[in-house]
Amino acid sequence: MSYKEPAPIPDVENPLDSMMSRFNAAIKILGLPDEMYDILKVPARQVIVGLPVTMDDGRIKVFEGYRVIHSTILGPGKGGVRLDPGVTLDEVRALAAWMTWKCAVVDIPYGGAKGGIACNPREMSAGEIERLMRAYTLGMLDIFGPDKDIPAPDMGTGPREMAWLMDEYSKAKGMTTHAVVTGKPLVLGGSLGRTEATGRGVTVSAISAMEKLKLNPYRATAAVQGFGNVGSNAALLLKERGVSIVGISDVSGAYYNDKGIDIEKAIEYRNQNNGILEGFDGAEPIPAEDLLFLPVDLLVPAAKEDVITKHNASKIQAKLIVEGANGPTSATADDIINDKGIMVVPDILANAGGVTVSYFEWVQNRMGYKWPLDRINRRSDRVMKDAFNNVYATSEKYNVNLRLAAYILAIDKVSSSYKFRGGYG
Ligand SMILES: NC(=O)C1=CN([C@@H]2O[C@H](COP(=O)(O)OP(=O)(O)OC[C@H]3O[C@@H](n4cnc5c(N)ncnc54)[C@H](OP(=O)(O)O)[C@@H]3O)[C@@H](O)[C@H]2O)C=CC1
Ligand SMILES: O=C(O)CCC(=O)C(=O)O
Repeated sequence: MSYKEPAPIPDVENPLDSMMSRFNAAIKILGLPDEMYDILKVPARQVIVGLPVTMDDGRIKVFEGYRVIHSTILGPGKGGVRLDPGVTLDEVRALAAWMTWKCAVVDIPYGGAKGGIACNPREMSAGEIERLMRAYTLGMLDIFGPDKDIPAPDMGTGPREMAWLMDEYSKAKGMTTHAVVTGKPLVLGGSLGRTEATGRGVTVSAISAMEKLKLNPYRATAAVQGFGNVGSNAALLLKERGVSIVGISDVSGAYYNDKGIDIEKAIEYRNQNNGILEGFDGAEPIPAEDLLFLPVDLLVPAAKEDVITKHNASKIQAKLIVEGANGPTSATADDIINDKGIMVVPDILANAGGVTVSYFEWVQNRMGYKWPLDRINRRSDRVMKDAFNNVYATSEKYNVNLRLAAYILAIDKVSSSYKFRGGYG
């Protein structure tokens, strides 16, 4: 048996590099053989489709769409579809691998996948987005399927886009197929609780970590970066658990109020203001990046990748970071954060509440049955709490931080499944 040395951490901030360097470190601690490293490193499938879409002015614009299935060893591919100008194949590859590790951490029977289309949904009409989503679905017709690969919402997508995806897939297959996608509107077989699920899981993770740090939520303050699905729901639910949210932000900037922000009011304002916080008068505008450096107990990055880097990590004052976004901390910042003694609940644990309730949605679709909200919340809270405790116990066993512990737990599970299944070509 020979072992891989962890790759040196590159100087550039790139989600794929960040994912790979943590993966390498965990592989080394587990002492896995080279062939396992090689299997888990390379995605099982990577698909790129060209998507010609008629825009409202009659022009045809061609978009590029991606779907990467990192692994199906534990079950069908699972992961969101992102609409964002910054989408690249490398980003989707990293996000797909994170889904594999995430599903393993919360112990649900899925592999990992992710999709994305490089576009700016803010500059597109609803009709243009609909045509794009339908074209993407047709492009991925042979990839998607309730037993093959099940998409869901991510940045820039929500129930509306999932409904179009389900409709296009169902028409093409000649039968209504609810279980091909999760995060759908309720009337189309969506699950109660899915919209808030990721923010709820972030909250369960934050409260669990606060218990370990002996931080009383009723005396704690927090800043939340990103005020979309994950950030706004996390802010709301943390506030319900007693935490004072003093800072929030979105692409329009950051907003601070040391007395605590009225999150319901901020959500209402955003909903009536074209989805953004610009002009919100319940807090003072502050420079966007300063949100990360506020003197708070808890920081929740819930926007995008690589916002905490070696260039700014030393300025963070929070005692606890709970990663709502995927990959918000680049690997180059890990050591700085560790040295500062900040506890980090990593993305593949902290934001797994979304895929957990997606799993419940898929189960309900397959049963042809609906569960009440209290059952969904109770079960997802238990999944998140158990996952936190397992990761925490692994960190103690190996004497590593929670991020590395989550990778160790996940990679151990995926690699032992490979060993049992065997049968390589
Ligand atoms: N939705 C889900 O269930 C899950 C999402 N995630 C991850 O959570 C993160 C957020 O996803 P989600 O909430 O769904 O996406 P949304 O599109 O709903 O929201 C993204 C939010 O981030 C804001 N934002 C974007 N760039 C910046 C920036 N530079 N600074 C501050 N805010 C910014 C956006 O602002 P604006 O609206 O003004 O553009 C918006 O408020 C992503 O990393 C995603 O992968 C993880 C697990 C599940
Ligand atoms: O709900 C899902 O299936 C996946 C959500 C997602 O993309 C994520 O957890 O990053």
